[in-house]
Amino acid sequence: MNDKKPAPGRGNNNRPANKKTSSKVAQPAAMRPGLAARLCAARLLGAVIEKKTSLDGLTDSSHGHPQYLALEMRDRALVRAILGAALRNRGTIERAINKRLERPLPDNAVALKHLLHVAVAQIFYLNLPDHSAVDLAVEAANADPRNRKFAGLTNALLRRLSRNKERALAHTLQPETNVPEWFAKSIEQAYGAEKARQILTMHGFEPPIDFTVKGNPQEWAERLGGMALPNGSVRVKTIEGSLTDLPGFAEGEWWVQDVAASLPARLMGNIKGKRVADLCAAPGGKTAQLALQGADVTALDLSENRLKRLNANLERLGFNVKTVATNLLDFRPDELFDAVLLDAPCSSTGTVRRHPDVPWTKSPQDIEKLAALQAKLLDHAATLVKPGGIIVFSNCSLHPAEGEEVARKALQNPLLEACPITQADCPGLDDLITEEGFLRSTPADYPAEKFGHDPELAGMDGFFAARFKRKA
Ligand SMILES: C[S@@+](CC[C@H](N)C(=O)[O-])C[C@H]1O[C@@H](n2cnc3c(N)ncnc32)[C@H](O)[C@@H]1O
Repeated sequence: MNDKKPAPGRGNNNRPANKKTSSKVAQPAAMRPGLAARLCAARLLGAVIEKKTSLDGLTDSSHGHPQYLALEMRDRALVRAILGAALRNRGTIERAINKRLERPLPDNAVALKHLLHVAVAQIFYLNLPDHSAVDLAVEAANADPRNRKFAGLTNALLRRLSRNKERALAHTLQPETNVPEWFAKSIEQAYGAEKARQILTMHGFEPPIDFTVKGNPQEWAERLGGMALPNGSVRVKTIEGSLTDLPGFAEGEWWVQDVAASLPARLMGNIKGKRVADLCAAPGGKTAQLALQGADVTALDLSENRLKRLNANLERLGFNVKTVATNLLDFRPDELFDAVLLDAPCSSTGTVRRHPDVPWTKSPQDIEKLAALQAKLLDHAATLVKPGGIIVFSNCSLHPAEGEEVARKALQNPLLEACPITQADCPGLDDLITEEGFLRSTPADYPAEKFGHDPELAGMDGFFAARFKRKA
């Protein structure tokens, strides 16, 4: 899924762009504390923007970018925080920089632009001393032959921005500019101007952490220091330290799952003792829900590696399921299932709050291709269930091409009939049910007004779900 290639080497006036050496940054033996993290952040930002490489892949703790893996844990966390802020606020940062430049930067000063974005993200959005962001950016510019001649400009520009940051931030509240134009337009087309603005505004905030719990949500809300949501999830604004240190982790009493992601598996009806297949299962959040509901679960996924993660997750939770590593399109079981869940691969545009690289790494062509794949997978899923059995289709895209349109098309499949989602299926969340009986959530649902006007406690992932029945 993730391309782990490092950022491209871009040339400047000093070196030819096609020489490998053009991307080499001098790494002094005794590097000043914090410099390696800033150089790495600029490098990874370049990989996201120029190469459309996924941030999850670049920051993977085993297979991530070597420059990232060379950092200590604390610096890795800093890099992730810088990149989160830089990507969430890309338009704001870009405008602030451009406004204070006497003349535009040369087109080939790509590495410098990433360095400046990284520095401004710290100055505007992170709780760090501005002077260290400025000094380290100047040092980083000096460490890179492509940027050395801009070290003076870097210094002057960043100091100016640091002095005027309140003004810069007050004048740059245009959330639609923080994502590529195609992305902003597609959201506006799908949801209308007002809701699109709310969605894009929510993309500026880190989401809270939702837990699906095995036991009593109210009790777990108290133990985890959060609140129980109407559907039984538990929401915590933020946690100190590691998730693995929280009560109940070692005992397998809960797993992290956005409230919206927890809804599709609740649409399966009474599956206790029934044979149920989770057809795109890894890393297993929904598989665990199906097992918790008492089903005899088969978890299928194309990726053996991801199935390993699923197995580890389910082992911690104490659930026993069968796993099958195969392409769903080749899967023909000996016996049909009572029900199937197809949580299909998608563009993930509903998860921008936690994956702010998504608008920059995905394209309209990706959405089109994934929608075509989803339609095929759903047609195949329909053949795997007994007559009268339930098929739930879901994914975490905000784009109707991957949701509503796939579901409408599936209703033309002679094997399928609609089985509309009802209020009883989503207690407290029935405003997510559409006129067609589908379920549609966005980050603007569960609005801040419901959470003491705190946007960091509000919202949910963008998700789509539709329920069908195989015709008798
Ligand atoms: C959105 S993720 C599933 C998330 C999972 N349902 C959960 O809740 O944890 C989509 C999964 O589909 C798998 N996948 C993609 N194409 C597939 C195919 N043709 N057959 C089977 N699995 C596939 C991917 O490997 C990925 O793990």
